[in-house]
Amino acid sequence: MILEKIAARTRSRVDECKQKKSLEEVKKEAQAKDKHEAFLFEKALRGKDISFICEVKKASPSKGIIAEDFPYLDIAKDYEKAGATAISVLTEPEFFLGKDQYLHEIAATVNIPVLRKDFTVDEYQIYEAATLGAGAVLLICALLSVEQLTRFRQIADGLGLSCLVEAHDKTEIEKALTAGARIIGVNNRDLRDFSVDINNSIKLRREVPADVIFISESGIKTAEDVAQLRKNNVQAVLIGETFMRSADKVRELTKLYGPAAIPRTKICGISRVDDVAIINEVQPDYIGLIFAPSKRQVTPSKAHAIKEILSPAIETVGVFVNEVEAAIINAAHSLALDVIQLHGDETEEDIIRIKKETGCAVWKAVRVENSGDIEKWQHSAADMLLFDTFSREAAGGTGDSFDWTLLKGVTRPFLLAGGLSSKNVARAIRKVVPWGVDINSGVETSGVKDSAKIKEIMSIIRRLK
Ligand SMILES: O=C(O)c1ccccc1NCC(=O)[C@H](O)[C@H](O)COP(=O)(O)O
Repeated sequence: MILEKIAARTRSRVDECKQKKSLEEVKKEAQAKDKHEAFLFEKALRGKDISFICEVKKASPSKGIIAEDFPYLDIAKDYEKAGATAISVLTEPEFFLGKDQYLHEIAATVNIPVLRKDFTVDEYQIYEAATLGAGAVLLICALLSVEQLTRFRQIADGLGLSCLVEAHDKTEIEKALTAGARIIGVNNRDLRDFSVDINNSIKLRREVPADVIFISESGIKTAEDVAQLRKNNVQAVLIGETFMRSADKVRELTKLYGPAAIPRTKICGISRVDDVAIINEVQPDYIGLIFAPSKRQVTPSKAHAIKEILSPAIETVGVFVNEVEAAIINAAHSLALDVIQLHGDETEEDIIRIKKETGCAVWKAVRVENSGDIEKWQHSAADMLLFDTFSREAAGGTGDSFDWTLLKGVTRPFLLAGGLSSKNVARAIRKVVPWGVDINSGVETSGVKDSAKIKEIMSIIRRLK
């Protein structure tokens, strides 16, 4: 069978690698490697809804060359922008035309976990995966004994790597569970004849306990396939060919996932008259003018100049931090602000008074450090809450995102802020389902608003439906 052929070639390849770098050396390198947070791969897959693992692969034994032109880094970046939860990278060189270099560069470029998709037959490859920046490795039940699976899983655990343990039938699932697998992937492709049937995942779903992540792999092509897998409590799908053959990964993922609720958009920190042209072109729902001390602060005269040429369809949000009330009222009236965003330590009483005095909608920014911060404002009189990243150094505009799972108990509409960019906005919208998104430093280059980035993020958001 093909699998044994690949495994035999892989054993020789690993032996050759050991001649160049010994097991001891690669082990030391892996153990010395800067540890980012452990087990990010499995943490990322434990979301409410189905997750997508998108695969970067040039060729396969069943399909031959899939991508003549293979800009692997751009493909990976497009997957991230489309909202992939993780990326799978083929590194097997002979049958899949993979390379370690692809994994290394991709892992260094994207901010989502990366799986090393290879035929693990030796612990050497697990250490190697860690040195290349992988967050997970593949262990195939058909190739490994329970003892090997267990030992390889333990080695990976010691390095903070997750193991996707691949099974094709009930016996292999039992083997995976005996080895302590926390993630099981059921391959819908029968490697004896390459036939594909996604019902294999559906049929085997009940064999895997609820606390073990269940991934369906191979042959997933349509929204109906995904809907069926989602209905059967499959937590993630691993998709290669369908994505590799699609020119627009954002649209393809949207087609498979289903449309998202498109949020209102606010581009914050507009501080130059020159930025208004692109804003008028892409038409976000709101712009934010920052009146607080910041590199994006606007003077009253600059604010007037921006307002004068701003498209009337776009509403203006004035952002204030612990500002004296008279100044807020004055700005609200003289600039005809639509919304007052209070981004400091303002109280509930301040919110009620400012609403009354200005006649504007009031948004309260809540800088989230823990779930208590969210709880405290749930019943606020503010017209909208805006959840942003907590920082001791800055009131806002940090460019960092926070743990979105803290928002899962929020029962009222809200805006999501903090480090949103074209890399994470699709994931944020699908995972958090915010009423609005607030985008700021994610569309800047060297501290200045960047027209291309503004255009790109707006285009991604609009392709999610
Ligand atoms: O952006 C600033 O410079 C700023 C300074 C002081 C108070 C608030 C500020 N921004 C308010 C916003 O609404 C930002 O858009 C929000 O903090 C998100 O910013 P970012 O993390 O850069 O996307």
